[in-house]
Amino acid sequence: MTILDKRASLAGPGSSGTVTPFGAQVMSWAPDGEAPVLWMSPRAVLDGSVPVRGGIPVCLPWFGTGPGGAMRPSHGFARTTRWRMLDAEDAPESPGLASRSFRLDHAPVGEDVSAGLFPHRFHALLRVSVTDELVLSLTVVNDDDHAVRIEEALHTYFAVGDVKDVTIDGLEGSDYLDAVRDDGRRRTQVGELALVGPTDRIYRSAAALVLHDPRRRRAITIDKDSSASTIVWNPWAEGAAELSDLGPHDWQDFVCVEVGNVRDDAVSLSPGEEHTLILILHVDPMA
Ligand SMILES: O=P(O)(O)OC[C@H]1O[C@H](O)[C@H](O)[C@@H](O)[C@@H]1O
Repeated sequence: MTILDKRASLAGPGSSGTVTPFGAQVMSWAPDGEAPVLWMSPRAVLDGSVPVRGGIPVCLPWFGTGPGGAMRPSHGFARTTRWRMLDAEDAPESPGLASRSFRLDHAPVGEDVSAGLFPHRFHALLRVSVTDELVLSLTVVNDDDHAVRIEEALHTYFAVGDVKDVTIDGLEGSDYLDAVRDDGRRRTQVGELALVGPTDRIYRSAAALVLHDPRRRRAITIDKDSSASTIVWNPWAEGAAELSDLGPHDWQDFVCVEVGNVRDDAVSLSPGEEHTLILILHVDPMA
């Protein structure tokens, strides 16, 4: 059995997709008549043993190796944990389910922080809904008796005609950390972003973005709320060679544009406090 056997279909007025409780991960989505908007690696491992390379992984409660650089697994345990699918909220007469919600409960186990455990009690809710847009809403609630700092990201893999041809608008003037140069320096984005080599940047930006894909003749609007970080990633040929779930040419077919709150913009939650991050995707033909 693979995690695909458990996936749920979503059908809204104008678009459809699928989502699996494993990581509460959106696996596919496209407006009616459109080519897939989300990329899924042909070599993605779907047996639940490792994260799925594609769709929209949920990074939580840390990003990468976390603020101190020592946390494992990469991007937190939420994307390799099975979330509980909540009962459907749609009206019984609706033709198909247009939304699904998932819940993750976390209580600390043991005291061994060095082993990558997260010694804080919280729960998270992810609601995925489709109209002619795809809307993800990730709520994290601090159930502990002390303040908790959480990193989070919705790590969307966008299917593109050729990553070398796309441009990303909306980051102009924003500061970023460049993990490829790895020198801790803050740089400032000048003009739109075009990818010309391995790219791994954390931007401090709350702005909406537009991903222009001239080969597919479409523009994807990436709108967000309560997100102070945008991450852009593509490993290029050299980085892809180190990833067993990417074929040698697959890197050209996607770009990750991730919305969230990471590093200096991690979310601090007081006891009982909650925070909701929102992502909205919309596709238009390119003018
Ligand atoms: O291979 P993964 O753990 O899924 O991470 C894939 C990528 O995710 C993000 O974009 C990070 O900024 C990158 O540093 C990382 O390489």
